[in-house]
Amino acid sequence: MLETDLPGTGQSPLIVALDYPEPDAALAMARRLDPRLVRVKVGKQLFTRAGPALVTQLQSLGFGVFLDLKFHDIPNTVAGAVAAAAELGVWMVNVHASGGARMMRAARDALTHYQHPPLLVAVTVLTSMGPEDLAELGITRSPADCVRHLAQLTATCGLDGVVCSAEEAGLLSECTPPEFLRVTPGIRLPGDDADDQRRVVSPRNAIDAGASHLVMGRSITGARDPAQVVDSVLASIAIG
Ligand SMILES: O=c1ccn([C@@H]2O[C@H](COP(=O)(O)O)[C@@H](O)[C@H]2O)c(=O)[nH]1
Repeated sequence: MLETDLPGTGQSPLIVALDYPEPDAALAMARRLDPRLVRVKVGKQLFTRAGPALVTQLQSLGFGVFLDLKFHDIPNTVAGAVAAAAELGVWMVNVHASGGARMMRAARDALTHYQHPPLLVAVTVLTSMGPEDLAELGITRSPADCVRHLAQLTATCGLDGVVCSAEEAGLLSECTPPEFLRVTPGIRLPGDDADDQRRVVSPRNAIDAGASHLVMGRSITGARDPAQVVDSVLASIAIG
């Protein structure tokens, strides 16, 4: 875990995915959370419905926002999209590594002239995908091999890190710089349903494997007391 991201420093490694169909529900959940303990993630469903205004509202509540739109397009289009995200003042934004090196470099270059650019990370292999899903696409390499390859490419392109499963977080220490971020969705508490996820890991095991950030949606937002789940997750990953 990064020194600056230790729980209690105001820079928690925990990111709560606000996957809601309407902004009111997302804001109601955000108000039950403490921006000193978590950041929030706005993804495709919520952003398509509520747009930049909702991001601004979450920022007004004190939250750092991960804009999880996973841009995947030609370099010029993606560069414009990440620049728009930078102008929204988000904390983190992402692209798909499979968009290729030219696309990732264009995204990185688009952020260079911002004083406080968002962190830029690239999605490697979605945590909802297992080997059989890759095989359907004609990809015979394992998820771990694909993640390793795409993470190395991402690091070469000068991005801040990747989105991967915590199953692969450990192997990236061999092939990426030490400060390279490993943002890991597919986090489940013991006993939780995996739902549509295929590569799932518990919070403690994810941190032990080298995850820098944990993305948790349904395990927190579906709980009767989301703030209590946040507290227990942070306690479970505390150092010492
Ligand atoms: O590979 C990926 C990339 C992004 N996600 C996103 O993370 C959350 C996970 O939600 P859960 O409810 O904890 O499963 C969700 O917003 C996804 O869009 C991911 O799961 N995997």
